[in-house]
Amino acid sequence: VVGGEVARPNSWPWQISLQYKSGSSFYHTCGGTLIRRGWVMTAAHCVDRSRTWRVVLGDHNINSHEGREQYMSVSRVYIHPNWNSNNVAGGWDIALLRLSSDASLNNYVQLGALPPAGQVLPHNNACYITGWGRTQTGGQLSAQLKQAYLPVVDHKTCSSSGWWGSTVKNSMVCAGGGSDSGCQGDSGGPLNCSVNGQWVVHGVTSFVSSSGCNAYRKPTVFTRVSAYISWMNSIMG
Ligand SMILES: CC(C)C[C@H](NC(=O)C(F)(F)F)C(=O)N[C@@H](C)C(=O)Nc1ccc(C(F)(F)F)cc1
Repeated sequence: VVGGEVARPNSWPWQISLQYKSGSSFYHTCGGTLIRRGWVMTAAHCVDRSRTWRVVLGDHNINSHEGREQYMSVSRVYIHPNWNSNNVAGGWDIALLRLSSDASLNNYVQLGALPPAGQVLPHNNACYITGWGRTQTGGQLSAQLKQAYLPVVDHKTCSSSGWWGSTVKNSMVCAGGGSDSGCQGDSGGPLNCSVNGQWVVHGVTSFVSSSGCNAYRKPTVFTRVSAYISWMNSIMG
């Protein structure tokens, strides 16, 4: 996350860290959202490579053990069948991870709420991106979970010339476009939007401009969760 601020610890209790094993250590690579006690929603581009994964719940500082974390292994990865790793502009950047055991819900670990199928938020709807991604273009990951206020940019604006043009599809949500943005390492994490006073996860962080995370008129682009409710239900049962 470029800009924004460090989140109050565990104030986004559905945010997870997706980590891969290398040698004897695990490394943060993406975010994700706990949507059922045994299921995590993330981006397909995060799990393109088959690795040994773990999901960390209840985390704040990914470099220190604070005692609230739950470490879960992943028993199966479901990547959307239409995802094409050579074409992020095509959309379909969504995947589900089946955890090998159910999470324990508490003050630090909660389920993220999903939107009703088809719901599209209006221009300027209040949303926050959260994640441990780079804090500047080409910078380092954040040790502590960050948040940034990214209001929705409607499709009409986001897909216009000077903005993303036809790269952005209707199955995506744009948010931000100013000096705050997502950045590498935030992928797969939630876009948390305020709807009727409740936080609802409307986006899965998908891409930013290759010329810079907070490039002018290139809002952060998210997979629109409300376009994939039936697919997710078909997988999770
Ligand atoms: C691995 C990538 C597919 C996704 C990667 N995602 C992110 O960094 C994040 F965190 F914002 F989700 C990204 O945007 N990386 C930048 C550096 C990038 O490559 N952006 C990008 C590439 C191609 C296009 C397109 F679709 F226009 F070809 C658009 C953006």
